[in-house]
Amino acid sequence: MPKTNATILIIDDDEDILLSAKLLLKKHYTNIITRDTPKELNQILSSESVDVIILDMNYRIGFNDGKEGMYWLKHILSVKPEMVVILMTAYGEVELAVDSIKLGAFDFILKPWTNEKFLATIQAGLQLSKSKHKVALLESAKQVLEKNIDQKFGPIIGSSDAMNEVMRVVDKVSVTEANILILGENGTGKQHLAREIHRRSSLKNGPFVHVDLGALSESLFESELFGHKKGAFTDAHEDKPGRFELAEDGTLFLDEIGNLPYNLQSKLLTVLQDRKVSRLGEGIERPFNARLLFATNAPLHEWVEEGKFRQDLMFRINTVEIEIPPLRERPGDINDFVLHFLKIFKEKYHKSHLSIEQKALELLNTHSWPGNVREIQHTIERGVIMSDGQEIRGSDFNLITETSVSGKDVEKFDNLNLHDIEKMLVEKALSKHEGNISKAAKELGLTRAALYRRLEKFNL
Ligand SMILES: Nc1ncnc2c1ncn2[C@@H]1O[C@H](COP(=O)(O)OP(=O)(O)OP(=O)(O)O)[C@@H](O)[C@H]1O
Repeated sequence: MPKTNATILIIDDDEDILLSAKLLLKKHYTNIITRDTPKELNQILSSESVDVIILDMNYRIGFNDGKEGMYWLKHILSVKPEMVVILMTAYGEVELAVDSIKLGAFDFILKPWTNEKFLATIQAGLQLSKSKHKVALLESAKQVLEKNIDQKFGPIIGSSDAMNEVMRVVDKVSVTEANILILGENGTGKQHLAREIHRRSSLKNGPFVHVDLGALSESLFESELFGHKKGAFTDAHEDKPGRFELAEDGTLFLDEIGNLPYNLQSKLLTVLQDRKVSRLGEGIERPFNARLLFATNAPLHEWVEEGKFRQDLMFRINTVEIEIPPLRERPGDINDFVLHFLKIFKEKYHKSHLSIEQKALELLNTHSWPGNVREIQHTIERGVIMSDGQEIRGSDFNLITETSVSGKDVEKFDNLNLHDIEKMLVEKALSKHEGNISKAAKELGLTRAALYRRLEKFNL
């Protein structure tokens, strides 16, 4: 049988015990270290990657009160709290051994031992050690990933009166536990603001879990939000926690809440009231502790009046409501965004020398930005990529402007409303890209999911 890759440290003042333990263990594990005193522990722990420590309780001749073992156990766990320590005790010291488990030892082995029991205890300890190691790795990988995502959503840009008012409310509510509903058109920065609220909250060190309800098919809503038990439905091959559980001690951001089907709205209401979730196919109710933020670009208040969205759920989710105005209503922010994204993309594409031609800057400042901040972001990225001189010109941005649409279309602007203009732009982008959804969505400054929703809305 191949040996298991593991380092086991045995400390006992009895040479015979050290020898027989080593002879037994070296048949099964790759690295066995023995010492007759715990005094070198610090040095070993800083130079070796030890998986399990087997520690005797007594070292001084004539002493068998186990105090030394307890002292060293506490010491090891203070230096390495995740260390798996197994204590060796003689008959009559069982009470002491039980106390050591209360202090954090993994288990104890009675001397003299039977080989089978000895190996089984070490194997179990090793398994725990490996799981702890894996959890620690996953935890640090998670922190790196979260930091990366967070960097993508940097500071909040915008100093217009409208944005200052939004931030005044954010200042007040971030530290509370209140449910917040963020309203605003596509690309106005709802998710960006939700992340900022999380960053300013007392749960900032916990996870930020984003669920885009607009991108979930109806059959997946429940299992994504609440989790499922293995076998709950055909594709449920294993137990899976839902997003509510994953957001424990953090923030759960339910984006596009308007897309939640009516029958699930009452289920969500119950979950929010009871602060407990049950996985699909499982009877157990699990309490959760997460701050809830919601967002939508839908006219949710109208939907409540029309009976499409439950009023009682609305009351639950909008303890505080924040509306981010579209960019055309805060033109003072356009320049800030242009400079912000220009800096980011100049760095990304290694074009530090680039600036924007005055005429092009005017064009950006007069554009109506139907795709809001996301549209500016994509437009500046495109401009930086396309420019090949020192200055980005207007044509590098390839903006869909009122002058770039046909004369017939322009006439329509006089008497058509926003709904129709939006529909026309979606049609135009689709025909320009011959029905390619990804390209059309990018051009419009929308996500694919947001474009699909519009296709449905406009019956295209
Ligand atoms: N105030 C802001 N400061 C800096 N960047 C912003 C701001 N608002 C939005 N952005 C950026 O614009 C892009 C779109 O923002 P976000 O995804 O938050 O919009 P959204 O309203 O949630 O969009 P959708 O409704 O399509 O889901 C993101 O890259 C975001 O970082």
